[in-house]
Amino acid sequence: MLGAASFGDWIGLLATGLFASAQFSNSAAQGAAFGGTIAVRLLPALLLGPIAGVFADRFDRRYTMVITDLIRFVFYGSIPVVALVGASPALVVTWATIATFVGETITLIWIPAKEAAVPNLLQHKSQIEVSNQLTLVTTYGITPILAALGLSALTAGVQHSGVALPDWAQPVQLALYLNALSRLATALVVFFGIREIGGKSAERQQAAEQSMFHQFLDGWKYIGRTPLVRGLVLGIFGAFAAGGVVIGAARTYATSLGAGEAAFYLLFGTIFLGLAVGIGLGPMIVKELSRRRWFGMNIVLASGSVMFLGLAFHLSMALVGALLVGAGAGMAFLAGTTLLYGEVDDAVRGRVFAVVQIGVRMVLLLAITLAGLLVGLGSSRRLDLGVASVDVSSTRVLLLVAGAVGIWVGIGSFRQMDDKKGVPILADLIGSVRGRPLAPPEEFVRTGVFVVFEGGEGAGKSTQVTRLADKLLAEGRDVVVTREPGATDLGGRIRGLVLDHSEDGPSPRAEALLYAADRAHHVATLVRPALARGAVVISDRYVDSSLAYQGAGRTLPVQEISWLSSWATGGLKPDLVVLLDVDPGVGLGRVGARGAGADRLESESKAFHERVRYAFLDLAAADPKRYLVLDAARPTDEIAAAVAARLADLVGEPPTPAPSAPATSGSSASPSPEASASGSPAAPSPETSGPVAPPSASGSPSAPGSSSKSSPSALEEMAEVLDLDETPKS
Ligand SMILES: Nc1ncnc2c1ncn2[C@@H]1O[C@H](COP(=O)(O)OP(=O)(O)OP(=O)(O)O)[C@@H](O)[C@H]1O
Ligand SMILES: Cc1cn([C@H]2C[C@H](O)[C@@H](COP(=O)(O)O)O2)c(=O)[nH]c1=O
Repeated sequence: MLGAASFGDWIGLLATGLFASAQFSNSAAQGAAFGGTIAVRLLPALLLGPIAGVFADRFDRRYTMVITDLIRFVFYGSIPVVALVGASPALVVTWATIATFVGETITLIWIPAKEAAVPNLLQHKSQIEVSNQLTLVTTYGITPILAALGLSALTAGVQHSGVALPDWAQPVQLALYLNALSRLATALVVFFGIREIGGKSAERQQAAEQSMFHQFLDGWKYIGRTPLVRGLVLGIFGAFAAGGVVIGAARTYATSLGAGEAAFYLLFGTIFLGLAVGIGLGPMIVKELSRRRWFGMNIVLASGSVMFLGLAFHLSMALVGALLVGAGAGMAFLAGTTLLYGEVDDAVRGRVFAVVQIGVRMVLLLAITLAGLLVGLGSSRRLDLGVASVDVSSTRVLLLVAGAVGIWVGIGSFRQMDDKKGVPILADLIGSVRGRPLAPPEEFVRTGVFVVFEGGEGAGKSTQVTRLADKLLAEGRDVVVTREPGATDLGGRIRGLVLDHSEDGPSPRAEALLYAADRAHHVATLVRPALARGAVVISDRYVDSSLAYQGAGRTLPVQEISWLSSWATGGLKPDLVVLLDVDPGVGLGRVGARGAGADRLESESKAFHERVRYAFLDLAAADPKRYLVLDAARPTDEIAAAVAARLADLVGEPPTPAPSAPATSGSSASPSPEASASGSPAAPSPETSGPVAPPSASGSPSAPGSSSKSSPSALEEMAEVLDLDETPKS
């Protein structure tokens, strides 16, 4: 029904302009009459706009809609009738102008009442977007096109048929009757068919006891003090301003492309096409992407496309730009109104929507007018730079500046409303398009430092983990040494499943899931609690191992492994990753020298380990600030010194006075849960007995669950005495 009414509105808008211009024979007067009636249709927004929303919040919305529609029916219907009773052209146009003005003023009360009522008809918030899509596509996409086509087909049909119709049955007159009748139909449907939107909540009842002026002020205060609503309102205006600038500059811009008059209509139509495509298909494409993020992204898209238009030198490029401007603006409007529907209380919804609807009209009008004026000030100027001279057209400069301002607004609203802070934007967008949105990082107070050692087999990770832990412990810090897989009791069992040669190994996807399961449990039960209490957590392997081994090694899609790990860890990232880069031949040679046999992964091909190595290096290159890449062929002491130097900044000054040895913590002994390379289960769970040490730096594996070591290092001693509750705190 709303679609039909919207069709009536659009056809009425065009017909009123045509009807007024048809009253004159002189082309200048025709143009003025056409433009004047259209402007009058937009003008009431300026006058009544500010208080229109108060009606929607103050009075019964059903009656408000019915009464305003009946008034519109009478006024719109009177326009063709006045001409039929033989009034002079001047009087007909004057009456058409007055009737249009009254009708549009009344529309400003009808729209917020309708907008505020719709969410109350929907059972779930998830239906809001679909309902908005339908409304926007029909209002701004389908019905204006149908109206224009319908009217021109009717006119052309009558002309070609040669039938002489009576005055009252002329196509424009018929269109005006249709406009009026569509309002009558809406009034009847709302009155008899949508009774649910009638009545008032207790909150609205209470608010209505204030004066209208007070209620009006309250609406503005609500927008001002609610950052999300403020950001949304400004963002929506920004998107429409970008569209308005393009429309205002389109005529001269089309000429600058040397594409003639037709290019103007083409560009104009393409913006509306983009609008319809964006609103219709956008949500399907981005799926579960956060609507708050999508809103800001779309403003940037629309504005960036305006800038692109400023640089386009061929009509085909300009059409792509125009399509994207429309799509960005449409999607921003959809996301913005959907968020507003969901976030704004019923009691103030009418006023907020009045500000949006009316503001959008005013911004559009202003942007179109200003852009038209500015481009009129100068066309193409030749700028002499001394060494060379360039052509600078004011239209293009305007588009570039407007686009840049729009991008600034878009980034501002993105930052203000971002509900997934810390989640990389592009990865989030790609993940959402593929149907796997990234989760926002789990929030927790993190006072500790998280250091991870990564690298291929035998790179010397365990050796360096031990060295670093010894150093930090000697400084009296709270240190937790851990590893993946197998740091927890559950992890120990998973380690057996993924590395044990004696069993049928898991398939690549199952392997990826097992490592992710180990990681999820490890992070939740050991890493996060330690970081929360301020410990330095040193892990032998973490997420990068999955990206390198399961991603590059097993050739599973790296994005998917990344998403899986991000989900498993709740987005927890290390502060520093030390990558010990080693030639696989050298590393595997060192492992072989330990004489413990190769586990399932160590037994993989040379090519597999080469892929793993380069994947690690790629990851480091992509985020150099968080990585320290060291040549693992260097002597152990040199590597340890480089790690310590890099760590100094991260961990800060050691606590004073430094306890002389870890044993001074006086914690109960807990056997090292050394897991053998064959993947035997790790011994005691760190959830109950403290952190787990990685394999002995000496490289001599101990029996599963055994606490004894052939050559105990400081780390092994530490593992025996560390207790989560009693370690020295930094
Ligand atoms: N910089 C180095 N130069 C030469 N040998 C080293 C160096 N660092 C460690 N090693 C030796 O290489 C072997 C493997 O070291 P380590 O266990 O620390 O490596 P890793 O990366 O933890 O191995 P894994 O991949 O099995 O976890 C050990 O015997 C160790 O003594
Ligand atoms: C965390 C993690 C590890 N791996 C592989 C890498 C190694 O081959 C073993 C772990 O053995 P280590 O002696 O303890 O280094 O597991 C993996 O493939 N994916 C991962 O996420």
